[in-house]
Amino acid sequence: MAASSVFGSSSLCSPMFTQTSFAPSHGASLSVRCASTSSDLDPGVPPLKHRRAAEENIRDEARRNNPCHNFSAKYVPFNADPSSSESYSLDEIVYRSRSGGLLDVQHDMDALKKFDGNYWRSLFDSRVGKTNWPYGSGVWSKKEWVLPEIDSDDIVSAFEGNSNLFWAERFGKHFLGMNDLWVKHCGISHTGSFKDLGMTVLVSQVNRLRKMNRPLVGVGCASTGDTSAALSAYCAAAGIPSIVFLPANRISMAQLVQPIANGAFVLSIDTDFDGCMQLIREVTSELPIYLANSLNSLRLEGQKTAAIEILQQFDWQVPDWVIVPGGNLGNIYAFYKGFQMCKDLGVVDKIPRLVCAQAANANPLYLHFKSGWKEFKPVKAGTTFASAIQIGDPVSIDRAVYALQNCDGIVEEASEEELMDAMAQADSTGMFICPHTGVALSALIKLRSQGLINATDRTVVVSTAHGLKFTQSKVDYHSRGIKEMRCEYANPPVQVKADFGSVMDVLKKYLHTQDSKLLH
Ligand SMILES: Cc1ncc(COP(=O)(O)O)c(C=O)c1O
Ligand SMILES: N[C@@H](CCOP(=O)(O)O)C(=O)O
Repeated sequence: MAASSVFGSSSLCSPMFTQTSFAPSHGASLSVRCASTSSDLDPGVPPLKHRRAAEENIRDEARRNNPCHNFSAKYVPFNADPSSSESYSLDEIVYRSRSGGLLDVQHDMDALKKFDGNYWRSLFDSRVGKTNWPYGSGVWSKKEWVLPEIDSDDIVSAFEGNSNLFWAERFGKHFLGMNDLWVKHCGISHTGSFKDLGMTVLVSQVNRLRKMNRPLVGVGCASTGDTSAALSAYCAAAGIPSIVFLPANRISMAQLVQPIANGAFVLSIDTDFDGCMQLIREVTSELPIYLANSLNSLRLEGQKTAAIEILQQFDWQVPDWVIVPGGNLGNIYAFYKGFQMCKDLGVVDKIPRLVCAQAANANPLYLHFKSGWKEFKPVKAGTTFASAIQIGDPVSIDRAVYALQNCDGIVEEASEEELMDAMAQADSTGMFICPHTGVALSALIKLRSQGLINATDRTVVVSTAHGLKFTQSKVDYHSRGIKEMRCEYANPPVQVKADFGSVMDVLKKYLHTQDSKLLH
């Protein structure tokens, strides 16, 4: 295959391809470089990119450099029988298969496989940390594997993704005797949670559909607070109306104010998340409102890039374990899909074992796992500090079971005390995590003590939201204001009179409890 048939003619060659020459898996060398400068002729020296003209913005620049390719994707019934021919264009408005089952986005793997693992690794690496539209985003830097056919012009992005993978040195050594423990901070993000990764994809596709004059007046979701924040921000950026259904008094103040500030139409409904989810499904089947929950498989295409990013951050080495907190259960499948796609396309040679961690008060997947995957029964989710995963009837249950069964996965649960202690322990080592990440860390603590995860296993805990969204739970914990909880790691402030002597007394007492060396 010639370069021109895959990426268009060299005159259309995109800047990201000017830096590396990539080889397809089937032999003949594929060079997609634009040999336009003298430094271009030396493979060791990346060509100097000239600053774009002042009247041009990064979208205009992308339009000028738009690469052509043969990659495509479509909806198919999730886990369909291979003989099934049911499929839908991504430009159709469809959330369920004919039989009422879930859908999945299926990529043309034969087209992607024309390029080997080395090609994809080099291409993705070449895009990290740049401002090229849209590849500066951690999601869109993998565009060919996400929404290959969308025009870059239609993309709505906040350059999300590329979140830091934090070496949890002190937490690992001090609390777990582990040396290779990492926290993937997906919550250090545009709206403070991993939902940005999926929402950029979904809102971009809506943007495209609206330009195609599809009858979509707005986009709607049910939410425990993070999906709604992401939806409203991306819609506001694109000028698309957003409608959010929130369970009244069950989300944090910081989460509630996000869609309000971003101009969403906010309905606070006197029910739980599962009740809101039921309502939004009914409403979106009646009105021209596009459904943004992860029932919509487009979302997972963005979320799966966090898995690819983890591999990339480890220089394409595969960790042993990845632990993900689970609620509506789209994300655990998204992680599986990202890892599996890397394996199928020769980017890595295996996938990690996944652990899905649930709050014991909202643990339908855990109960299902413990029953040996017998019949699944939804539960009535109880109140939990991990309020964003207070979900009893997860829409992606089939996806989660599939993912866990195919990676020798495990499900663990955490009591309220366990998750709050784990959050406080992590914070005491310099993190500032959300209670859901506390659930994931509790699962890790349990699996370590059971000997399932070894001291030397390279383990990644996925932190799903920023701790600043959940400060009330931390205030309650550190003021020992939680009924029937010891709050063992609480660190309440000390009230002291405003005079030098009182301050000195308090400080000396404190220093005595610390290493006595501090006094000298
Ligand atoms: C902060 C946070 N963590 C974890 C989850 C769980 O993700 P999922 O619903 O995809 O299982 C959610 C949402 O449900 C969330 O908002
Ligand atoms: N935690 C989620 C719950 C809904 O999940 P979704 O992935 O199906 O949108 C939220 O923040 O709303």
